[in-house]
Amino acid sequence: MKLEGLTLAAGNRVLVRDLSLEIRRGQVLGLLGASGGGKSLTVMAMLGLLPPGVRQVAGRVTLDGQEVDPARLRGATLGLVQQSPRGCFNPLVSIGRHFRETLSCEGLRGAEAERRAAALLHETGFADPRAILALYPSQMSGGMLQRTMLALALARDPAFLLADEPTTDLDLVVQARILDLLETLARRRGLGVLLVTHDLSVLARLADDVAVMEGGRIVDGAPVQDFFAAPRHPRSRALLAAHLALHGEALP
Ligand SMILES: Nc1ncnc2c1ncn2[C@@H]1O[C@H](COP(=O)(O)OP(=O)(O)OP(=O)(O)O)[C@@H](O)[C@H]1O
Repeated sequence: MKLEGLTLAAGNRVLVRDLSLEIRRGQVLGLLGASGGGKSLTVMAMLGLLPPGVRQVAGRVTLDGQEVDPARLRGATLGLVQQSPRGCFNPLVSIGRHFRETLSCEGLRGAEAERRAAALLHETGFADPRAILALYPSQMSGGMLQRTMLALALARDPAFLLADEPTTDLDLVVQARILDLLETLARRRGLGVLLVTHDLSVLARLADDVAVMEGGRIVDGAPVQDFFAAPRHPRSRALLAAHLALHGEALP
């Protein structure tokens, strides 16, 4: 699927300018950039979920060459995993009910919905998925909630996944587990993934291609090996230098 010529504005301030990118089935595109660069708004525009005050001035989403209404892709073609999972669940509602609501969009109800929910939770690493369905979000850790959000994102069997900083706010061990899971699921299901991150280690680990955003534009794009071996844009070089200064670790 492609996002073509996206321009977003709030008042007379342009937040995202003429942005195009392509997510290919079976490939992970890493979208890298500093805070406030417009990454999350780009993700939300792909789902037709812009926040109040932000308007789409230009741009379209196409799937296999046909223009599509982003709101119609949501869930069915395009799953979403966001950062800070705790804020993404309704605290008053059990995990089972979260699944029931999502699966009802597919016409699944009752025992059939429960079987499907349990299978999805099993796929995202829960040994006893039926026990998870009875829990409320407050009874679960951040890592458990993130794996549950991944299971919900996959509930309608989408071909593409938008993962917006999926490991932010999680401790390092849990981060590594979520990334392993994302990699396994993307491979197994042949998903096309847009992985938004400001973390170069995450990119090095999962991305096939990298796009770098700055000030609402894409300023660099390259296969991941080329990006790390010879970053072309000054912003890419600065991000790489900052990462090496902070972590001192060799990237591929
Ligand atoms: N509802 C809104 N109204 C006005 N401006 C907004 C709104 N939401 C976001 N912005 C502005 O749009 C810009 C891009 O925000 P966005 O959240 O997409 O950045 P980001 O790259 O995802 O950053 P982060 O990594 O911090 O999530 C920021 O300058 C932000 O202040």
